Amino acid sequence: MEMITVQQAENIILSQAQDFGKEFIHYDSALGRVLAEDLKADRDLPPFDRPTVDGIAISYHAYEKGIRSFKIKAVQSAGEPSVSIHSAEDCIEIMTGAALDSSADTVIRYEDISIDHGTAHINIDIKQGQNIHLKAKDKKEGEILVKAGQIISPAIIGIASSIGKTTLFVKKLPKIAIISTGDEMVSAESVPTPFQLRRSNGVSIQSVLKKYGIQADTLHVNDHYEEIKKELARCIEEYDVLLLSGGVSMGKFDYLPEVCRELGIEKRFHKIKQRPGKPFWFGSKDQKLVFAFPGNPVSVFMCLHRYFIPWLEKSLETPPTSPLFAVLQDDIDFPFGLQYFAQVKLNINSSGQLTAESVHTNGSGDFSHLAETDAFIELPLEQNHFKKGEVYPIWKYNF
Ligand SMILES: Nc1nc2c(c(=O)[nH]1)N[C@H]1C(S)=C(S)[C@@H](COP(=O)(O)OP(=O)(O)OC[C@H]3O[C@@H](n4cnc5c(N)ncnc54)[C@H](O)[C@@H]3O)O[C@H]1N2
Ligand code: MOO
Ligand SMILES: [Mg+2]
Repeated sequence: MEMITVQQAENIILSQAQDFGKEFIHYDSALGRVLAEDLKADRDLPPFDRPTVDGIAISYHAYEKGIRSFKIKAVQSAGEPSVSIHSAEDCIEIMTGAALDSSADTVIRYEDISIDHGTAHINIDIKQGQNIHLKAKDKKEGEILVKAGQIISPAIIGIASSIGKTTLFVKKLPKIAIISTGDEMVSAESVPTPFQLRRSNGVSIQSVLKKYGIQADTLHVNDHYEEIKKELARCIEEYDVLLLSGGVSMGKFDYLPEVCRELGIEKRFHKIKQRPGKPFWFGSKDQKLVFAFPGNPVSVFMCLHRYFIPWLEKSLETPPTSPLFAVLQDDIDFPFGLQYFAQVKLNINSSGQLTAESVHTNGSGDFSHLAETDAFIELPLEQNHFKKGEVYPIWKYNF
């Protein structure tokens, strides 16, 4: 099969978006999850007329009649039942957030009064209704506070708490296994020999998924045909999605495509006209999906952000977080018939535009520059020369 384009690969992958159902979870573990119900106000917001300052509450009618000195009848703190004013010459000392009684309609700050022997004197001109956050001004009981479909943010968790929603209905997440391969890759805890490396792909994929609330399992297998086959056969049964790294190119020990074929995992494509990530292999068995990323760390990062994350966001029906668009800050030449994803540092210029400064790296095996860059800028296949000032899509991993 001929190499396909980035667009064709994206279409194939996005056509496999799936609904994983819905579930209830506790709100304190809901950060990053997708809300599957509307959150509604359980009562008016605010639920009572609420002073926005500390001071005194009066009836404006008394002020209108010319009264400027008010006897302090009581002190009312937040959380206490409302205290009413019976006589026009009375006021209540009241604190921010207390429930104002309907007999008062105007609040004056401590800074604007003087208090002498239990009487408050108003020293400024005031307006009727000032310094009050009125009942139901923000939202009425039953009104929607947060619409379904949003990613649960810290603000949304706070709102859920305020309405007593300690259990939230959210979209279920796919069950994911991350399987890295490679005889030369040892664990982070080990001391590598001079010809080994500590592995990084599995844990970095796992960390990206955590942003979406996915707790993926990781495992590592050596480049051993039977070992890979045994683990893949087990994982394709137990998980919805397998994210593999390594073993998909031309090497003598690149067994993944052949193992998948033997296990009846149907190849949807192998190889895309792109750099990095050219040997990306994608397949499926029944509803289960296999994303087999090329082992080089930058290829893994690119394919994960360019293909898997959009698939996940489509499956969860949340608005895509990428691509954004940025203004290229340098000329780039790329004389190959591949779609080039250059690593860039993002910034915002003084006109408020997102800018992308290309950073020289040593190819897809150079993971050292992933921390110094923020995104891949996607440069069109049809061109070989890209000029400063041109605008292209970006797929961000930092920023
Ligand atoms: N004859 C050809 N050789 C290669 C081609 C090609 O077209 N013809 N493509 C190259 C490209 S492009 C890439 S990308 C790599 C992809 O290789 P594999 O997917 O087979 O991956 P491996 O061979 O297993 O490893 C490649 C590279 O990545 C490192 N690696 C692997 N796993 C990890 C890990 N968990 N953490 C960090 N680094 C990892 C590994 O050490 C290798 O250096 O193939 C080219 N070859
Ligand atoms: O294209 Mo390969 O993905 O690393 O360089
Ligand atoms: Mg290889």
